[in-house]
Amino acid sequence: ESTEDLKDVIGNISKLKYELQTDKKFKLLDGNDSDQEEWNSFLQSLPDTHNSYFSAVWLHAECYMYRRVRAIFEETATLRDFDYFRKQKKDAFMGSLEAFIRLTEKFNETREAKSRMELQGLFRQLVRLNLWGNRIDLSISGGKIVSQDDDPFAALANLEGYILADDTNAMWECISMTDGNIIVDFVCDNAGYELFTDLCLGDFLISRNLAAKIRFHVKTIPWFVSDVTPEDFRWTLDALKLAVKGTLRDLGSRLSNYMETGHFELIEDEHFWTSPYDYSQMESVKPSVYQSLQQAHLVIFKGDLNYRKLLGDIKWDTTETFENALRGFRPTNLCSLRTVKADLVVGLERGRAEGLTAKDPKWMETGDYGVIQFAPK
Ligand SMILES: O=P(O)(O)OC[C@H]1O[C@](O)(CO)[C@@H](O)[C@@H]1O
Ligand SMILES: [Mn+2]
Repeated sequence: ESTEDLKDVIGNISKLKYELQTDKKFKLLDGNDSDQEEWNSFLQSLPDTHNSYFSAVWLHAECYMYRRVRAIFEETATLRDFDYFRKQKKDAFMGSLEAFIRLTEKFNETREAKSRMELQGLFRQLVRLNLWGNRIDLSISGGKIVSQDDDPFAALANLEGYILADDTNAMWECISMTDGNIIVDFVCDNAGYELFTDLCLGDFLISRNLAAKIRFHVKTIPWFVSDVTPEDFRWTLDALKLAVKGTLRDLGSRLSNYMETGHFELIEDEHFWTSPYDYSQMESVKPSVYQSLQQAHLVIFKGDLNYRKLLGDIKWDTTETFENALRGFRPTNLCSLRTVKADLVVGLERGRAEGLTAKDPKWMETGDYGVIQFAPK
């Protein structure tokens, strides 16, 4: 049965490719997914001048493509719930095991650190590891497996010059000035190494009593190749628990335990994260998501796509402030940890972007540079 389904899938993907390449008007979706109506009302609201792959806002065009692929699988009898990117995500996870071990061992050595200064230093390192974890995504490499296979710590010092905006201190103040009875949200991006660094940062905040709960918001459907789905999240915790190396098994058990005690929570059925809307539209389009983020003391938006949604995929002047570029989106304190893979960025010093362009005109597409940006409530 699946063989027949696969033939249909291949045929439908060819049709979709043809529609996109020949710049046909976006089609309405059919099928039974619960976000279909929302998507269709969005597509109907697009003006004719921005309603095809090459004429639409890039954010809309890309999201539409991934949503159409989902619809093709959803139509089948046997492949409805098949994650067509799962194998690549698992392979990328396996390829990063050495880095996971090094990271875990290094942080196990710091268990004794207690002073505010020591904790701040660890936080700083974890935020950097987390930022660079975003370098590794499978959409930018066209699905080719890229894993973190070297020593992530050794790389940190050399990467300092690639951080174009650094609000780590403001993030630390935001978290450490509380009594620790706070919720911190991750709006997750990629599975594999990046998710591992999210989990480590979450573990640090819980185990050092800096936060009472960490919530992970993930995608409901396969998205931009490597983005985390609920299955990826669960699989990751299980794979860590079953790892050959004892240090990883201990970490896996601790993280799974957080799920049981409610210190970690997976928010898994929110379609807004795979909608085409930018975040300034969240409060009016999906107030329940906005209200949910308001419960958190800090929301950490991971990665490039989330950054584009924060900024409305607008080509801002690169010296515009991060706060202004959010255009009123401020459910709570928020920050972005993002490597630059798309041609928009704000919060840079005057002349910085020009200098980088002179060195490499494609610097915004490589993921080599990163920003750590914070906006208070
Ligand atoms: O996983 P991330 O950091 O959101 O990156 C995804 C990015 O990859 C691309 O699909 C290709 O570079 C961008 O359009 C998108 O913003
Ligand atoms: Mn991604």
